Amino acid sequence: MAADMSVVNKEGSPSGEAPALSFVDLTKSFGSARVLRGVSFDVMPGEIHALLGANGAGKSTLIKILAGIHHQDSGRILVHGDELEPGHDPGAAKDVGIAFVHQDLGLVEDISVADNVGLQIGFEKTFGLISVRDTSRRVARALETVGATFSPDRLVNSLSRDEQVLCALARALALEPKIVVLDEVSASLPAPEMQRLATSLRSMRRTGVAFIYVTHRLDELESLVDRVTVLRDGVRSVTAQVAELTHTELVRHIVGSEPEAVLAQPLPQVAGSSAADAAHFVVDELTTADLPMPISFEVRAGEVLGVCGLVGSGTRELAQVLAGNHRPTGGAAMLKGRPLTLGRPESLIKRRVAVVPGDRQREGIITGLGIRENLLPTRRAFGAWTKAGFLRPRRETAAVAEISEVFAVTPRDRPDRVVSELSGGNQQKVIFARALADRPDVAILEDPTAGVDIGSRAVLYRLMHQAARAGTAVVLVSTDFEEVAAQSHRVLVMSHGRVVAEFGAEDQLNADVLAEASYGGHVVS
Ligand SMILES: Nc1ncnc2c1ncn2[C@@H]1O[C@H](COP(=O)(O)OP(=O)(O)OP(=O)(O)O)[C@@H](O)[C@H]1O
Repeated sequence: MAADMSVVNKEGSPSGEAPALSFVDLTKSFGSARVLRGVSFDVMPGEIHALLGANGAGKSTLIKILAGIHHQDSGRILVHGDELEPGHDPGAAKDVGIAFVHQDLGLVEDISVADNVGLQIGFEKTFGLISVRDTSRRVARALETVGATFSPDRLVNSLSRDEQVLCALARALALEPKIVVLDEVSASLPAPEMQRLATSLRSMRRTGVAFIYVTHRLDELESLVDRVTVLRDGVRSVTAQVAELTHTELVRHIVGSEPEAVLAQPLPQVAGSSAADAAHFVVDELTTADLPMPISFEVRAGEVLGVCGLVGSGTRELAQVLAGNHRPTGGAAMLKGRPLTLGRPESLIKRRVAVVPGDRQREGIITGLGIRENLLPTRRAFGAWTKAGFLRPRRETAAVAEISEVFAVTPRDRPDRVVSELSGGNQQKVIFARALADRPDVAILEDPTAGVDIGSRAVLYRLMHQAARAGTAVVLVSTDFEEVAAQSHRVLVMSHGRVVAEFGAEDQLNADVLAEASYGGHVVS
């Protein structure tokens, strides 16, 4: 096991200087829940420091205290040796050179990319007047730093989630901060884009910027980060050089138990075998305004079909039309031989098509309501209605607890807990439960495990395969190439709005193969 490198021992820091940031004995409770319990660690200048931990471990709470959104109960935060006054507001964090990209991005959606960045950095002026050209140039430079290729004039609400992440990151970097906190920015970025981003982060590191990088994707750590700190149940479990921890040790620190059970499990066989199973869900020459080239494929009952590609490859647009959010301009989708009415989500629900949307905040959870209301569609599966159509409240409460248990949602025993008070990963598990608890005929899952910790992810994959075995045709559209490679029976790779490669059970699938194909090198005739 690696030595603890925190606070007392700063050897191995890239510069040997004093810490850029120190957390000293930080504590925080929400009501009776003790969320942070005496957390201390340092982040050095020029270091990329990963903050890891299971869903609900306290990572976002720590970051929100640093940002001045929450206030610690006790403990101190030092920035380049100077104490940030406890109870500081968000302006104070910005003033000492800390920039944030939170999970919810915080972009203003109905203005342009340039205006979003401009609002943050202040607009360039010529003779006292705002210079659109100079502002655009500065914004374009910031976008280039993060590897984004879209125009600064685009409205933020016209960008895909992935592009919005890049926009938010560019906005943070444009402030030329000393410390940058990235809270799960990679959750919806495909591996190749993540690598481009990693290259920019590493080059910024040389300028002495310190990064805190919150992630659940352990595969990106080795090539990106210098040290890791793991929180478990609000306590720091370890701080160490990433190179000194094996994958197994890291997982053990995160989940707090033997990791074997959560590591890769063999993929179950495709369940269905009859001709009817084979033609269960058929997409035939489908086109939309965003996907003008026809797309066709079939998914058997019992099969998990993975779909992946780079940002802008069309995977997100495909998921959107299959989820019922866009009207097709041509072609059709059929379920068990009958056409589906795409463009009308309510009609898909009636046909037992379930969706995990890619953008949890905008399309997934209903933030003002409790876990119970967010799980409403699963009432039928757990017998919360009588045959005569009356609700059985006690049965419903038990059902919510049962679903929370099965889908590893924390808390399990508080069905009316407002979902916005759940950690991000637990919100995602609620959405996953809503989609799959009722055993749909088709499940369209877009980045279904984004933000879910490695232990819970294993549970969700098992439940996904259980649903498939019971006859669900699963379309797994994901930016996590490891996930697609490990969990799919068959994979379609998209590039420039069309399917460019198909891999089956006979192919040796791994994330590198999918990344290579997603550059378009493997064209299906
Ligand atoms: N505003 C709040 N009110 C009450 N409880 C909260 C609030 N915010 C967070 N919590 C609780 O604090 C605990 C830690 O949540 P936090 O969001 O910090 O976890 P996390 O490590 O970031 O998880 P994830 O990986 O899922 O994002 C959770 O149990 C959560 O329910």
